[in-house]
Amino acid sequence: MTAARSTRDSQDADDFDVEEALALVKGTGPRASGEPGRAERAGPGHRGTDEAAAPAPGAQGDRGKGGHARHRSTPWPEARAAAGRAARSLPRRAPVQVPLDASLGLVLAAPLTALTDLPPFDTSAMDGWAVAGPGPWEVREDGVLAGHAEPERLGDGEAVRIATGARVPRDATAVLRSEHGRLDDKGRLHASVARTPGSAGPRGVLALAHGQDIRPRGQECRSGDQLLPPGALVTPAVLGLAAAAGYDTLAVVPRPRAEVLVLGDELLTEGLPREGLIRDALGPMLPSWLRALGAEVVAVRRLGDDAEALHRAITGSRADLVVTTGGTAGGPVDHVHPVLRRIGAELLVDGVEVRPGHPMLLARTREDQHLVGLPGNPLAAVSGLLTLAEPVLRTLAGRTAPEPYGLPLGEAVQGHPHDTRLIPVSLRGERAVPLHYNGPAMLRGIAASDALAVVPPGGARAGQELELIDLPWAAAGIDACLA
Ligand SMILES: Nc1nc2c(c(=O)[nH]1)N[C@H]1C(S)=C(S)[C@@H](COP(=O)(O)OP(=O)(O)OC[C@H]3O[C@@H](n4cnc5c(N)ncnc54)[C@H](O)[C@@H]3O)O[C@H]1N2
Ligand code: MOO
Repeated sequence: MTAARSTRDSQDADDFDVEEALALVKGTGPRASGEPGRAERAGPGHRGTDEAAAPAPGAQGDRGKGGHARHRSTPWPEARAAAGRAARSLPRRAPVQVPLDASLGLVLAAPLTALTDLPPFDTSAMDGWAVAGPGPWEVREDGVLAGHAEPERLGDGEAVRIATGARVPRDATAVLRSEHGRLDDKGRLHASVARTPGSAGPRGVLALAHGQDIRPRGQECRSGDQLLPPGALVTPAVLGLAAAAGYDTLAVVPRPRAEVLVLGDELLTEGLPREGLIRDALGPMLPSWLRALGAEVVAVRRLGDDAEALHRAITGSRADLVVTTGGTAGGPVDHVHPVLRRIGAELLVDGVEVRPGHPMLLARTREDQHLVGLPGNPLAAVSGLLTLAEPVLRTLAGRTAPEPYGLPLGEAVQGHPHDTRLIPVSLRGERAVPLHYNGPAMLRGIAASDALAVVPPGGARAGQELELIDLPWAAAGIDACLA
């Protein structure tokens, strides 16, 4: 093993705390060994929730000695489901009418119903001549271009020059493509075709079918037809269809509003780390990622470690989803739990059985507002973003969950004894290749990755198929974050 390799391994091993490392050696998790779990270390007093709020299993709290509510972490798949459920139970925001160019990425709140027939009139599919009856035809002097008003009707045996997309004159029976027409010395038009395609040799007579190369009015839809159901995602193709069908604005589900509160006195917004201070990695990362998840980011505030400022920011926020970073564990300046208790918030998920990111939480702060508490370690924050914030935002935005998919692992991955692991992977061919530098405080792995692989408790073998969570830019390019 090279020195470089052993450094890397020790950095990856940063993902495991002492207790987990012991559990790996002994083959027992904290629960099996009866050791206190993280819940107890994180401090007492996690607020229980009532039945109607449908908290995730585990968030409810176990009554310990002395009646203190102690929470259990929620298994990872259930935490995701609970986050989606929490958002579904909210009153729906009223649909908004948005100009076409502002509705990309939103979801239709009403069916897209054709406001016109498409095509709206009989249209020439080719450049050539509109003809009436069998040939040869007398060619009229005038011609018909796209965008012109209704042309004069054709008499039997007449032809007129026509462009692709132009209205076909009444009583025309077909369109003859320009490459299939030949004018004789009297100026009459004949339908003919080269015997050998592409050759200038002898030509044969072409039989022109009735209606050939005419797109009849209403071929694609009739006015009033449903083109797309409510809930359809507005893609570039949908924008094109909506415009063709006569729309200037669309009724869409409004973008959920998110506000980011960055906590921590140790954070610098510029320059090099110094004197125990480090750069804030989450302030620059989260807004664009939240936008890629469908949110409108209304504010990013840096609050330091100030419980009063956090209280004011949460209670004063108009956002549908408040996202805090840091301050979720039980340290002396970890203010998220105490402030949530103070405002009477309902903890729906309080800790998740996932590494990194296990101190993440989801709370209902008001009837119409949720809060996702992301752990401060940057990769742990990504884990919380994709586990809790993504389902909340997706559901508020009216989007459906992406179809789960997986790929075989390129190499074996060590598992956590009882928690799910999310690890950055690069997709190469048909394999998900685990990346190093995947410790909770590291972004080096995920910055080079295409997806996160979901590693079940106990780990995964090389070749084993694992569920993947795509990163928005891997599927759609960096523009997915610029919307
Ligand atoms: N006694 C225990 N301590 C900790 C536990 C535990 O269970 N018991 N869990 C550890 C785990 S795991 C995580 S994750 C963190 C979560 O801590 P917090 O959410 O309270 O976050 P902080 O303490 O504020 O910060 C943790 C770490 O991350 C750095 N950080 C914070 N914000 C940012 C930012 N915006 N950009 C870059 N880095 C940031 C911060 O400086 C710390 O190094 O708790 C463990 N402790
Ligand atoms: O294990 Mo923590 O959640 O650093 O990520």
